[in-house]
Amino acid sequence: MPITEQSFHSSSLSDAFLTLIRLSGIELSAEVSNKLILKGMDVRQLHQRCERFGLICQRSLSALGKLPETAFPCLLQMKGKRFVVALAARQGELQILDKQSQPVWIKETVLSNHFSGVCYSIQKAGEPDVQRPVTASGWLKKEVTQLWANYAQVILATLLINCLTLAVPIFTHFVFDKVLPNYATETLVAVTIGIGLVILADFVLRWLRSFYIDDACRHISRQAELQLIDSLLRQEAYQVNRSPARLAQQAQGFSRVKEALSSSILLTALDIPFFILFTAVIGLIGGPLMWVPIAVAAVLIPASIINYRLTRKRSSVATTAQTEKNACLHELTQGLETIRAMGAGQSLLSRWRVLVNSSNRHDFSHRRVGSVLNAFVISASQIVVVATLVIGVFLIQSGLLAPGSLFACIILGSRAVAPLMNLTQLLSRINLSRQALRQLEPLFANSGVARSEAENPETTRQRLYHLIPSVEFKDLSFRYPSDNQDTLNGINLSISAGERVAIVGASGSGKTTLIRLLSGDLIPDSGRMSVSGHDLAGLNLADVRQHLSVLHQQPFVFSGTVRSNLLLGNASANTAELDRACFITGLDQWVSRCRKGYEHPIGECGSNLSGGQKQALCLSRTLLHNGSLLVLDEPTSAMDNLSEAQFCQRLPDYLGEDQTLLLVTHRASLLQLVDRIIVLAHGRVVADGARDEILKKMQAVRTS
Ligand SMILES: Nc1ncnc2c1ncn2[C@@H]1O[C@H](COP(=O)(O)OP(=O)(O)OP(=O)(O)O)[C@@H](O)[C@H]1O
Repeated sequence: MPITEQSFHSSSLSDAFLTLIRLSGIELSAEVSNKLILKGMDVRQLHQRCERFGLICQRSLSALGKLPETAFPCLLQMKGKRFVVALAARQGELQILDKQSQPVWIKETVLSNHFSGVCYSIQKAGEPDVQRPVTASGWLKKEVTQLWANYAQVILATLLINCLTLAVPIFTHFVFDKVLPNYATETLVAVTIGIGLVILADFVLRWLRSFYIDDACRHISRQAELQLIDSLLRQEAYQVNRSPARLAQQAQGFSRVKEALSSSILLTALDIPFFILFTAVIGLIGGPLMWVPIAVAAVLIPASIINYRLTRKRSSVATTAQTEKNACLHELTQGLETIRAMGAGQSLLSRWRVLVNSSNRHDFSHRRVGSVLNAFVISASQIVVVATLVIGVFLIQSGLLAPGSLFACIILGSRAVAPLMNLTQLLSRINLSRQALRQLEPLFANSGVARSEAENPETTRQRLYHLIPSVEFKDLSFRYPSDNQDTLNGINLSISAGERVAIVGASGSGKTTLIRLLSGDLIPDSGRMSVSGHDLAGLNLADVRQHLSVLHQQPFVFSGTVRSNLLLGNASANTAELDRACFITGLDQWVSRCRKGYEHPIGECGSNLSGGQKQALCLSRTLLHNGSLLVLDEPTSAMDNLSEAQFCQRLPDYLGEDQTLLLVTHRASLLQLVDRIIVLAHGRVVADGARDEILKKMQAVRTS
């Protein structure tokens, strides 16, 4: 019976879940609620999404009258994917929310016909989100385990389908040996109706089976895409930049894993054990004929395993070769102008040729092994038919077998070896997926617990609603994993709120690394960093970033419009605020020349902007973010002298009195913006003091 609005009010999962969060006394910011609750979300996502945002979702199975008091408030799952918010229970009645979100008492009997027997309650997790899977295989296992109900149904359907498959050979056997000799037409009609029903049931079961598998795949695929972006966002930025080609390959890995769980491959795996069933039935009907599929299996199974072992190593080398090719292609496209300018086309071409040859060699040697076995696999099915027929003829001659039984054995024999014929393909897919999972491991490992916990706005890390822009570095050291010496070594610095400080030093002295550490993009190896008097390691990074405006050395512009790029700094900024920020950086002059003004379109990675325009746009975006701690890494390196002079003149008026400025620069002209200079050399602080004093010392060093 459909749920009628007259009897009680039910709503979609997302709406009901939002109400439940409110009723459970859990306060979430609008931003977190938007991320947590997705329109059209599925109950299977509920547990995982809650876990991710620091909530515990309890699913329980219960009759309406047996819900404990502690279960309320809860969501009652109705038939037809609708949900009712229940607040309390009393003798034979439940208190639920009506259409106007008002509590009403309703008889249990009204609900019980529609109740699916499942209810959900939520509470805030006491512990931080440390359950995030840190291995790719762990992630996959978790996803598949959550879908156990789907897979259980698929296994059950497979069992029934394989049992029903026996019906056709038995029918053949019966018609040939019993119906045909006696011309028993009535019996034929009866068994034909029976087999018709079996075929229908088989059709329905097969359809249901692919439906459940597709459903599970769709879920895993969706989760895979989310997981990919989630992991990427938690990556160290320098890792992502180091090899975009490898990253693209890792992203492809997700689709391979998805494919491995696709219907055809999974069904092949599930059908393999039924080889034993079909062979046993051949034994029952055709006696010695059962040795034919057994003999074929005895060759096919070891051959497939040997092929798997051989290709496993080769395909891993082929993948590495492919990654190198992708990396070269990426560099080629990115550095096209430089290649032309340097006249390096020929040398790049020969590098490309070497990589293509190596990739092809590995690729083809890997395929060659597989193609020999594939040819054998096709012959195997023919061998089964021919061998069964030949041996069957002798058995019929000696009166040990009826012709109908021979037909049945041929059908059963082909059916028995069919899944084994796909074994090679199955093992090769498993191989590719294993490789893909292995490639995905760094993505998961780098997005480990520390970062995930720090970035998650709902962890128990200390919240920071107000930031005093003071910074302290104590014995801070850091080394990039690929380097063999410390990039920063024992840095001790203290910067007070409202200070204007420049960090200077030769190229490679560690200035940018210090900024990356401060903005939480890198985690120090030892020592401590404090912001606003709190250890950064214990602070919620999402909060810190609200108060921190950082301009990185490499300006990055996203496709969209000038406005959309500026608003990344502050989504609620109005046009007057945009005008003000653009005036400081000089971007206003260019914007005023654009016919569409702030709506001027921007190509991928800012491909239609000059270097100076990109920098000014990024600088304006950083100013709009208006954090109390402003960190600018080479803010004017791409600007002309006039624009730089204007920027130096205008910035002081834009800065608030308590706003701290941390400037990394090589340009002497920018030093007028600061009162203090810190000099870094080889990862250490070598001078720190008032601007004029340090400038004098630097001058003295230069002249001596
Ligand atoms: N992603 C990275 N992986 C490995 N080493 C790196 C990485 N980025 C920087 N380094 C190394 O760390 C050292 C410090 O680099 P950093 O970018 O902090 O210097 P910098 O003082 O900002 O230089 P510049 O003034 O040229 O910008 C350099 O020796 C550099 O080779």
